[in-house]
Amino acid sequence: MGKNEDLFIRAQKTIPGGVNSPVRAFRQVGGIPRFVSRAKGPYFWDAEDKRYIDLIMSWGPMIVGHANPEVVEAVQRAAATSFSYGAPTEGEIELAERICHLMPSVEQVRMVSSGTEATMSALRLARGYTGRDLIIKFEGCYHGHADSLLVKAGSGLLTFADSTQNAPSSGGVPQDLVKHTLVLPYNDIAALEEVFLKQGEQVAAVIIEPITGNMNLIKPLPEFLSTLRQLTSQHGSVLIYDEVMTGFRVALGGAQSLQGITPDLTCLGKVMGGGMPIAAFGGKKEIMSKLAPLGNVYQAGTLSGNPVAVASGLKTLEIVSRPGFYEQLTSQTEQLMKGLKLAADTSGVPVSVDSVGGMFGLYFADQVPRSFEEVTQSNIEHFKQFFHAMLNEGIYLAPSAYEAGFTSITHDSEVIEAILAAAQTAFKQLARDLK
Ligand SMILES: Cc1ncc(COP(=O)(O)O)c(C=O)c1O
Ligand SMILES: N[C@H](C=O)CCC(=O)O
Repeated sequence: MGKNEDLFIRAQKTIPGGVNSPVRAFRQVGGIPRFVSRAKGPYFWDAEDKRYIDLIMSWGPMIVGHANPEVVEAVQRAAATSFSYGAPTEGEIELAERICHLMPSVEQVRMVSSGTEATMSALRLARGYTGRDLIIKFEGCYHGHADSLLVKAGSGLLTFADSTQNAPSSGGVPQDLVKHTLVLPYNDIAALEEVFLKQGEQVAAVIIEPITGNMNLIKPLPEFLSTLRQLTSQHGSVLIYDEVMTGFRVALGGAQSLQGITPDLTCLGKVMGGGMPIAAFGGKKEIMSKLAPLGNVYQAGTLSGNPVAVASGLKTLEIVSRPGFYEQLTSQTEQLMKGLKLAADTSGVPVSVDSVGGMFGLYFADQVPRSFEEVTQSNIEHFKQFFHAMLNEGIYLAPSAYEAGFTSITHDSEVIEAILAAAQTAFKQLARDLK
């Protein structure tokens, strides 16, 4: 038995399922999760000292590479002056100013400690602002694990959920609460129009992953987004862009800067903390001023605006703001996707690919999917075999066919060549097994 397996057995005694977040448990792909001992740049090493090229990068945050020396230095400097004060700091003003500068739709921003807190608080704020209860989310989108949002949700839930229409995707979520959450298919303009026609005046908010990553990468149709913006404005509903994943990852200004859409509220996380537990929600001042202590919508946190996390976020945002960062990241990711497609085609395995900035989709399907329904038609068995063949070759993909992949600026040509060499072997093996 290897050290990873030893640790997995030991972990399961004191941690439910042996993991602190379900998707890490390899439930869709089977096998033994890798226990990480250290990481640097695009690589991590497991408990058996095997090196992997990391293609999830902590599910997005590590865009400047693991243990980036500049970020490590900033964090060490902040940590030396204590980890937390529970009182305001100048650093959090600097981070707020930087976010507002990079995302002009964000006029004011409140910091929290996780993406879940950001979306949960944004929803409460939208409900408090509009005085309405109803929210709309889209099938397969994941916005963290707040009760009202765990309906037909993506990510780890898709590795084990029984997602029947409008039933909560998680146990423990009251039906009474779920009745306030309407779920619509992603990219379905007619369904959106119909709901707004019938119930538009009751909708407090629509929350959307503006490019999804939690049912694999799916891009919205431009007409879908423009209809969404137009209907929410017309009916006085708050449009919430959940950019926890896409913010500072697909572009410096997030998905909204690529799409030309101005949301009312935006949720951020992941890259904005460079791997530390910090997130945020922000938007129109008129809405944000309903938050306590100014308004009557309560929201708080002992560790909110944590100074060590703020230092990590500030340095990460400084690095990604340097000229050429996103051009290089985008081009490296495109090079990777072209190579993967070529390797699959050469072996005769049906695969399609997509990417935006440092986020990518690899689908075991002929065509790039545009909805939850389409993505669930991809070949999960092929994905599983490919996942394990790649793992064997030292390439760590997300352990689920329904998750996007992530690169960093340290995934340079040499690293990409190594991934592609492994992929050629893995696709050939898969093609042989399929015969
Ligand atoms: C789009 C999106 N929103 C919200 C969340 C929740 O963030 P967290 O895991 O930090 O609570 C995630 C990731 O988990 C996410 O991808
Ligand atoms: N898809 C999730 C986040 O983006 C995966 C992270 C997790 O739930 O552990």
